[in-house]
Amino acid sequence: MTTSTETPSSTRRGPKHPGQRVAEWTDARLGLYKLGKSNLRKIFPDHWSFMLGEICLYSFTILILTGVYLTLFFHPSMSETVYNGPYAPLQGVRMSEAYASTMHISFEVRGGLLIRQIHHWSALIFIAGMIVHMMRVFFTGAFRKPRELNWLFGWTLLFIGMFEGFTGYSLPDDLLSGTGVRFTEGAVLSTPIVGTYLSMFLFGGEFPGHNFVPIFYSAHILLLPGIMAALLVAHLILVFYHKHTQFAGAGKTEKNVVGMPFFPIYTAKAGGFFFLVFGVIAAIAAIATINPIWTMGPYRPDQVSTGAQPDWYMGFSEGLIRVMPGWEISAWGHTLVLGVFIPLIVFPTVLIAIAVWPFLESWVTGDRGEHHLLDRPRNRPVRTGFGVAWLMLYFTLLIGGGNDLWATHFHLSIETITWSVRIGFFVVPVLSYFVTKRICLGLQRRDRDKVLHGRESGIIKRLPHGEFIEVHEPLDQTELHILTAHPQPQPLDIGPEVDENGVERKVSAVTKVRARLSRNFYGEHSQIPKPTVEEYDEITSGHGHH
Ligand code: HEM
Ligand code: HEM
Repeated sequence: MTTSTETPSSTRRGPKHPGQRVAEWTDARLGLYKLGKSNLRKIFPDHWSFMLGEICLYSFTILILTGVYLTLFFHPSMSETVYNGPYAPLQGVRMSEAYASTMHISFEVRGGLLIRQIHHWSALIFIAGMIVHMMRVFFTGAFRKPRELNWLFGWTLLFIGMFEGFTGYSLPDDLLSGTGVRFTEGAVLSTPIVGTYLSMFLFGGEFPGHNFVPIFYSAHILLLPGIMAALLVAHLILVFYHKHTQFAGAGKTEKNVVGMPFFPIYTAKAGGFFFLVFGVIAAIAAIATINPIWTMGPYRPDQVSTGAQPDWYMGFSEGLIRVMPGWEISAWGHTLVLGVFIPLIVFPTVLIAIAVWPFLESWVTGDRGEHHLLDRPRNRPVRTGFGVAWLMLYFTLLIGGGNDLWATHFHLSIETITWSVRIGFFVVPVLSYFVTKRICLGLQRRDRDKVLHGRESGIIKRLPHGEFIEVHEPLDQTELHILTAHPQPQPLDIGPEVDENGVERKVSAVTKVRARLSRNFYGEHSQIPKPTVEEYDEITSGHGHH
């Protein structure tokens, strides 16, 4: 038997503060101190574009907060009722309970209309935030190893987010949302073989049936946000685990992170930014009407509202359908509606192209290394060109999705717009790609010039013999580093086509394509050589330097 001679710490140092006792009690059960100690001082680099992910996070939080409030008053039911609320023009009109309850939220619930509008505006900003955040990650190459999986998590969040928005704006069962749901039913029906079954599962029988609002409701408030929340947590854990990327600069390497500690500086900034985002969205929602369902009226399958537009993120798929010729093939007693089915395939394909880009890029370039320093978009012209082409395609199709509004606002015929978008679908991305690539190369040349000759100061001097020159100011060391820090990898080399005996080497077609793509990515037409140390020394040591 042993006896302890240790005195409890409370008797040694006097009684413990109640706060300390609570902290110790909690820590003994949750182990938070150790977790906090190892993570709270984590360093976060600073750049304005790193706030885009935060905008997504905060708008998602606002969506959950306002969404919960809406569930308290929204009735996800398609049972018929007669409206007798305060909005006089609709009194006595038959409508679903879903529509009536959204009218109730808008006109009778205290703060209801504001919360509805905050919910809807946050949804628009949330998805816009995700696209801009995704493009920042894309253009700077932040998706490269080890962040490819996190890129996929993010991409899935965007994909699900679009459908979360779609199920949301379908809930009020007004004429506009009904028109959108009808459109979706048509798209689902065009799927060969399983289309009819899919439509029956989705709508619980014939369209519109009595069930789609409850089905969409479960998806909207439970299933999709649940999956999104899980993905989001995984996304943020991975951001923490990998540590954040940073732009090249003084003292920044592939092996360190230069910035501010997570606690207290980053948390204080992030907390303030949350309220800023909430404030801006609340201000927009308070002054700008969104989705005024009372002007649309309840959904009736025999009516369509004029100027029907989906929310902006779905305008892209709407554009595809609107400009697609109405092709149909009939075979063995079945009709394949290509006019709808092709857009249904193109929509995810275009999105998938961006999802798989990290894998495609590392395969083409043979780059298997880890990257924590970001690229400047100009130094990767092919990637930047592709990203711009993708965005321009998106915008072109958005114009197609709003062809009726463009026609009425700019006094154009629908035919003109449809044909412009059809041609634009093929031409605009290609043109944007080449223009962007040229701009990037131009910027690379300018960087090279700045390193070798300094910055143009705008000061003109006249030399004794009469010549006018502009004084160039040399760059400081940090600027020189930023302009020259990027590696310039060489394209893949597949070796000579014939071996030393003159016999043709067997090179697979795939390897040839890969080498060609790699030349396109890193070849002489895609990067302007950085100034070498010798070039720099020669110019700055005397002659040639103004
Ligand atoms: C990423 C998340 C979300 C997005 C993008 C989103 C989007 C939308 C949109 C666009 C509407 C139509 C609003 C309108 O009437 O003008 C809506 C309605 C609704 N949302 Fe969400 N939502 C999200 C999350 C949630 C969550 C988490 C809940 C509940 C916990 C929720 C509950 C509701 C309800 C009850 C409605 C119907 C009421 C109404 O239309 O006013 N939402 N949602
Ligand atoms: C619900 C939506 C999303 C939220 C809340 C979110 C949040 C964040 C946050 C807070 C960061 C760190 C700060 C920053 O770099 O901005 C981040 C980083 C990142 N996100 Fe997202 N994100 C979302 C969607 C996406 C999407 C759509 C993609 C791409 C398809 C993506 C890919 C990434 C990647 C690769 C990083 C690491 C970047 C780096 O370390 O530089 N995220 N995300």
